Amino acid sequence: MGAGSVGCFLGGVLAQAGHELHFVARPRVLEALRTQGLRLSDLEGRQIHLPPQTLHLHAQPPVGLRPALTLLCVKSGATAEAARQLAACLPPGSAVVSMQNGVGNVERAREAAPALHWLAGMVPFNVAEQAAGHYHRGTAGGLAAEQHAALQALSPALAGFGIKLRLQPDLRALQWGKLLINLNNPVNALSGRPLRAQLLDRGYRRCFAALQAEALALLQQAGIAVAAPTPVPPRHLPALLRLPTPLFRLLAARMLRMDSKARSSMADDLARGRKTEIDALCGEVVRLACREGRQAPLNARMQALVEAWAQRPRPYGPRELEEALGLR
Ligand SMILES: NC(=O)C1=CN([C@@H]2O[C@H](COP(=O)(O)OP(=O)(O)OC[C@H]3O[C@@H](n4cnc5c(N)ncnc54)[C@H](OP(=O)(O)O)[C@@H]3O)[C@@H](O)[C@H]2O)C=CC1
Ligand SMILES: CC(C)(CO)C(=O)C(=O)O
Repeated sequence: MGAGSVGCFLGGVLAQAGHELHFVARPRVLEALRTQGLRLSDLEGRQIHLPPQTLHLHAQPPVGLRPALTLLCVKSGATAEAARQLAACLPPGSAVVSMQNGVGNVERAREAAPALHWLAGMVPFNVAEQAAGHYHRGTAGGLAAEQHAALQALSPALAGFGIKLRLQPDLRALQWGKLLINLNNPVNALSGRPLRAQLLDRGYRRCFAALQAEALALLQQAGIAVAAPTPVPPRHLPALLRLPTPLFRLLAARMLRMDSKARSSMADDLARGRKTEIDALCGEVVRLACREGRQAPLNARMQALVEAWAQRPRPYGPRELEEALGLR
């Protein structure tokens, strides 16, 4: 549901392994899949091409299907609407797993469609659209989700394309850990640079570190557990990011193992003039601060910068972004 970068990638991997997949997508994506088919690739050199005639494509969730599992892959701002559409056609109790970033999507979806069985999921890796119908996984990492038999059944297919799936009773701590990583999404989007080039600039890393440090202090005060989706424990991330670049390059070698073209999902939204997920990322930190009787001025400022992007003629240089956040 919402086949874009993540949905086309995960759906394509599962379809290739023999699962019956139905893609619900916008006309732009449907047109590409109808004419080019679906092409997937990854940073380890794997490639798949599913010809157009093998794909089940829909502009709306099809009525009458009883899927074992639905993957919700829309951006956070589209969650409630997508959940309502699913509720109108899926039998009550159908399992739907949110493969989205942020910590509030399952709650939002459950509120909009209480009859469905909502599960949290987490995608740690980057998927970017390289060309019409071609989606590329540009970084590493394994999926995680809440336990459900229908998800367990997908493990072999995902493993066949080099993707591990970890199922656990509760994903909350990991979702917060992923949100800390996603605080780089606005930095990356405003930089106008690919992820690797942006992360290799200390000025941008200082911005990312400052947003993280602010969020970490609030999470600690609130007593919210945070689990790491990366090998580095969350509390050490800001210090690692602030290191001089040669040292960072050395110590963060695994984090930097990514294709030169990988870019954050928010970069795509800014480029296409779409609503971004900033409210589900920095906005979530601001709301946490509010609940704790505190403020999160850096995350609030970053949210304002992203929301004012349409008035901006060009990307932010590293120094300029530090200044805009009040770090200089
Ligand atoms: N891309 C990445 O590397 C990663 C993304 N994520 C998360 O995964 C989620 C999806 O991201 P991503 O795949 O990049 O997003 P995309 O924008 O590439 O894909 C989502 C697609 O869903 C479409 N859509 C929205 N509402 C509906 C609807 N009701 N019916 C049909 N289609 C709909 C969107 O169209 P429209 O644009 O018209 O709204 C868009 O084409 C986000 O929460 C993101 O943060 C997580 C990890 C990595
Ligand atoms: C994988 C990561 C952290 C960065 O690409 C992401 O989640 C995103 O782009 O939204």
